[in-house]
Amino acid sequence: MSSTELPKKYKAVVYDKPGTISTKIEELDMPEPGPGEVLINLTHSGVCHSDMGVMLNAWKTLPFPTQAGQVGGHEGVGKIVKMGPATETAAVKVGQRVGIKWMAGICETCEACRAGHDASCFSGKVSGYYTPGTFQQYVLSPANYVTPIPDGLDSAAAAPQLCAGVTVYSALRKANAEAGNFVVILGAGGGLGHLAVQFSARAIGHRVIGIDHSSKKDIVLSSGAEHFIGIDETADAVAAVKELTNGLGAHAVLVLTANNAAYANSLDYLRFGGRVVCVGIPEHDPVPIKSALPGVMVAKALQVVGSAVGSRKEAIDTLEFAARGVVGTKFRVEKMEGLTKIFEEMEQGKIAGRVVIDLS
Ligand SMILES: NC(=O)c1ccc[n+]([C@@H]2O[C@H](COP(=O)([O-])OP(=O)(O)OC[C@H]3O[C@@H](n4cnc5c(N)ncnc54)[C@H](O)[C@@H]3O)[C@@H](O)[C@H]2O)c1
Ligand SMILES: [Zn+2]
Ligand SMILES: [Zn+2]
Repeated sequence: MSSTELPKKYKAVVYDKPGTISTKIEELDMPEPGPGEVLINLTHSGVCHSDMGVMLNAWKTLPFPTQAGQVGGHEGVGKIVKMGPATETAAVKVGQRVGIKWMAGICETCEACRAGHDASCFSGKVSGYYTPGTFQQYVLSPANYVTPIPDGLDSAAAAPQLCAGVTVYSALRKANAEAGNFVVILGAGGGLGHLAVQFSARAIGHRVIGIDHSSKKDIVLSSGAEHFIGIDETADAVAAVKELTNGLGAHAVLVLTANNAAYANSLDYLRFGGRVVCVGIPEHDPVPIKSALPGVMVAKALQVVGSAVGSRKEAIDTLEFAARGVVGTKFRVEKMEGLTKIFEEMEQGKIAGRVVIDLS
């Protein structure tokens, strides 16, 4: 499509009442790519629990409240339709399929960027928070920071890899667990969780114990978990994990839920030398990790690390795993009009896997 064929207006879903679950479709003016930017015609966006955190202003760590009119979303896939000035040397071109992830643009010069941790850029722009996100038909992006989508990978299936996929891939690389080790995944049936089970069990070869509500049992086991523990069916999940691990506990725990209760006893699942990887972002009033007492940490040589999405290199690697079919998102597709209902379902913990919005 040449730029002359582009419509003057297009559709976006915005948060019209931040602090509550409410979205509205608006018509926006077609933006013009500036120097170094590309304009992308998005076809799909995944819906991540972090979008809900931003919409509800639910995170204590958010520096500023989300404003009404914010276009959310950070798992976008579409085609480049226009290149801005000064993009002659860009590695992408018009017609190419690319992805947008949580970090929409980076400074390239801060300590995090220089260390290859661009997802933690000190002055990065976040897609869907003070930067228009992917719940819209067109979006601007720096030409050099889009993620190419491999040929043969369906756009709807690719979208959730741009946040859920890369986040769990990166978190597992930080888990310090080897093939054959036990890994507990909290929130194993969610958007991040079901992909984490797949990466952990299939790509790395961990022995996965998935924990979630019993309604998620099928998706967790079919994603490759060796065992499933339903939090609503098991009085003492820590004791259940000990029993499944010869009384010793797991080598690593991934916390992939915003639920404070999951964090509270996350350290209790660990064996000597084990590591908790914090990924889920607690909402409202976080509670302390119960056993994170210095004495327990010392006696069992435990570690707690945090993990923010993943680098651009990890995003490319993640999409390769998806293109080869090692991991695959389980998703259902909804229209833009359905976003409010999707967030309501998400808040009630009813979504297994991911919901992807068809933006056409
Ligand atoms: N650190 C990062 O870079 C990063 C990136 C993406 C998402 N996140 C965060 O990760 C979390 C998960 O995101 P998602 O999109 O997968 O959410 P989701 O809503 O799709 O999945 C969360 C899952 O947790 C389950 N759950 C709820 N309470 C639980 C409990 N007590 N124990 C075990 N499981 C429980 C739910 O049933 C659900 O299956 C959110 O907090 C999100 O903001 C962090
Ligand atoms: Zn996300
Ligand atoms: Zn930076």
